Amino acid sequence: MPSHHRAKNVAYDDDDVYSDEDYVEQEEDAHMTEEDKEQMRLGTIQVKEALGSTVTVSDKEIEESLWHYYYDVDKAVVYLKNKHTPKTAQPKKQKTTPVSRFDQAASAVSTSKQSITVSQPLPSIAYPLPYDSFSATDFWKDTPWLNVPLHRLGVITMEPKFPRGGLLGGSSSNPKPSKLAALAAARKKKQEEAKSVPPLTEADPNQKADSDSAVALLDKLRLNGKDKTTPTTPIPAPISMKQKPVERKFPIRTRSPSPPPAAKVSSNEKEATKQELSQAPIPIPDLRAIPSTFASTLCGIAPSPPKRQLLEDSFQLPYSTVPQFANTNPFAGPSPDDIVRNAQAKGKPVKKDANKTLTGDKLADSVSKMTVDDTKVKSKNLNVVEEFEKSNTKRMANFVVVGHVDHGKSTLMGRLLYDLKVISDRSIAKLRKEAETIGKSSFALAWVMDQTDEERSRGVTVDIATNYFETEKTRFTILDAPGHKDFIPNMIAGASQADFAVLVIDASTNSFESGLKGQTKEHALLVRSMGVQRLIIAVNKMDTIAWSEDRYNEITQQMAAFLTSASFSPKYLTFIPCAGLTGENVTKPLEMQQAPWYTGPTLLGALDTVSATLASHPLTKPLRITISDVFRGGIQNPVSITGRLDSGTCQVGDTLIAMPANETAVIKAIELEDQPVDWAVAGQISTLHLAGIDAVHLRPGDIVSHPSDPVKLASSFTAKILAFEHVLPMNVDVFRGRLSGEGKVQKLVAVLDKSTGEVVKKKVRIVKPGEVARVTVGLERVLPIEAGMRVILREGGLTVASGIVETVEKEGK
Ligand SMILES: Nc1nc2c(ncn2[C@@H]2O[C@H](COP(=O)(O)OP(=O)(O)OP(=O)(O)O)[C@@H](O)[C@H]2O)c(=O)[nH]1
Repeated sequence: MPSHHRAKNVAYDDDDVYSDEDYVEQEEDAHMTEEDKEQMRLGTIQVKEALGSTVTVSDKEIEESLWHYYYDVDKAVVYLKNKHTPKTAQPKKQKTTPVSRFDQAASAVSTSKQSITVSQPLPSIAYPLPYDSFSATDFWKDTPWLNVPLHRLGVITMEPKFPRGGLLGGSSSNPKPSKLAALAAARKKKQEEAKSVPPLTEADPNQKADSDSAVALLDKLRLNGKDKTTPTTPIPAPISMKQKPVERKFPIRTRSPSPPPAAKVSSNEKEATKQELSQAPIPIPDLRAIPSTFASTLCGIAPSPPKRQLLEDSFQLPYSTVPQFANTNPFAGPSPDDIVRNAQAKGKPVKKDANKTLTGDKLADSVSKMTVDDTKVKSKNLNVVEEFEKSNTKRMANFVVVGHVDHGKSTLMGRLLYDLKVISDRSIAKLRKEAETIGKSSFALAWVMDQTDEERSRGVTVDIATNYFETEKTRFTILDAPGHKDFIPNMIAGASQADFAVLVIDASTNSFESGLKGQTKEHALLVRSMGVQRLIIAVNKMDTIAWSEDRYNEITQQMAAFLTSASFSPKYLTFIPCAGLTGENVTKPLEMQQAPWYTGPTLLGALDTVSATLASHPLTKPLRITISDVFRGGIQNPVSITGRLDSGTCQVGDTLIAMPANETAVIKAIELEDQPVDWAVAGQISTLHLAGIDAVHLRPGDIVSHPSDPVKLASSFTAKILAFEHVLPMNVDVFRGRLSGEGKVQKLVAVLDKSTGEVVKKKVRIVKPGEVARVTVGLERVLPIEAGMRVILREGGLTVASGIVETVEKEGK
């Protein structure tokens, strides 16, 4: 298996692009666009056709499933069929875990998840009330904000703390219990049965139901808690295809800390533990919270005594309830800190020399000697440019794969990697089997790139996935971008690291047309805005139109006209017909009988040709690394970043400065394609393990440079923009790669001539779509932006303009 890493943001905070609130808001303001409505209408017709007369489903249900599956007719049909096919009678289960309607359809996936799913209102825990006529529920029942419609109730999924064991795609969430556990469970059941249950009074018949459901809920919580403490074998990181396994100086990145190693237990102890486990009743902690004073007052009940005993030396506030503190002033006397400080001041001054602070205690001394100053990493002081030239490294090229949702981007890349033997037959066979299990066999190749559970169950790429392969002359990095419009910011992040782009277009009937109205055009415009000049247009799924030359010509003509109008030069456009699923014209040339009319190169050939025309990377310019990911790794690597070197070079031991945090760090180690290296140069996407900095100072999109020539922070800038929508003085979101911030178009300076850039009109009131203009943009908070950088202006989820920064107004001016 090759090595993959996913540009997941571990340091998201309020400013990041997606938050739960965003999703809620989107749902609440779910105004469908004309395009959505049209897709919904067509989709509903197709679903009805596919379901036939055997299954009766309401339009609303069809629309709901289409909306959930992003208009994927096949997935909606499978879901609805599953839902409405009468099930053979099963023995009634005692307790079922409620799952969401969509999760039920994708049942195979849901069974692999260790989660608590709540799709119904939580049962309330009944407290005995003194008055029959009053209950908190009744009191609030006419309050409208409690009447949450069922379809608005969320699904809460608690991810396991440690990675699950088992194979890719998830092992069963209900593993067979060990004999020991089964024995213990049987014993516990017996004990519980033996216990007499106090009869419930007839006065409160609801109490039993409520408390039963509450206990069931608590049981689930307990189970989950237990799972969390079970040490799980961390999933080993995949190994890069080209790399021999090497002894690693630094552990492979993990997103969650590894569980602590199990302590060694002697066989006697094990036996004793076994007996204890089987005999001792399993303690059942009561997780219910004590009713608050407010709740107690509201329900008119006396607050129940605290369930947990106070520790002997801890006291409840206010101190007056504790006899020792009654009538005393807690702030009278010196604080514990003052006492320590005074004692230190009286004692000898602390000497900084580590050798002279040895205490004489052997263990303590050896531990203190082991302390390493992380920030002192030895630099080899290499001339990196010379080293790079000497190394005869292959040409490097990063390309981003873009296009409308479901046009086959991930499948095409999966096919490319499979045909190049980057992915083994065994891995593909395994993926096929897993995909078949959940009725998504056609997605097996896409799963080479799409690796998260969500991406696999929904069949939609969410974030950038990275992979590598090489040809005779070039080492390529693939950045597979999501096609769905909701994930445009992730796509922008991928495009900002690319040297060129592959635009994938579905040639099948109607798909090309709906893509044109959707993200085919938007992605093309965005990659151009990010400075990408060279574009390979993969006219994909040619198998679905029997390799029709007419259809291919129709698509290429329309696309060529659009792309040239979007300022792509025709000489940098390469059209390739192909079929990712079947593998035709991806790495192997077409058979003559399939498409005698096509004699051009394969997709792989085109990638090689385009990469040969790329300009060399600016190695001698000041270092600029755009962070695409921040990792908090293990003890050895508490802070690591991944990013592309836009310009310059760096080496182990270099001091860096991160902007906008303005914090310095030292490079402890560098990894390139998961191999440790001494240096990195412009154009490479590398991982830097840092010392002397906290992860809170680093965010995706931030820029790292050398302190001798740092990137400056801008409070406003003037840019030459190409307008896609009307631009007037207005609020916008400014995107620079993954970094974004709120801003405002403050001034429309002038409209410019498209080809010469000369001022055509001053005193501009509005910039029309298609016009080129000079505008000044003010930023809400400073961002690391320099002259020459590409920015994108978006407003209300729409890209309104893109441009090149001409001048910046620096912070503090
Ligand atoms: N017939 C046919 N189907 C294809 C081809 N390529 C992809 N598909 C199918 O198209 C569907 C979507 O494929 P993906 O590779 O997930 O599409 P995508 O563009 O990566 O989707 P997002 O990343 O979510 O935008 C899958 O069912 C594929 O099997 C092809 O060449 N021919």
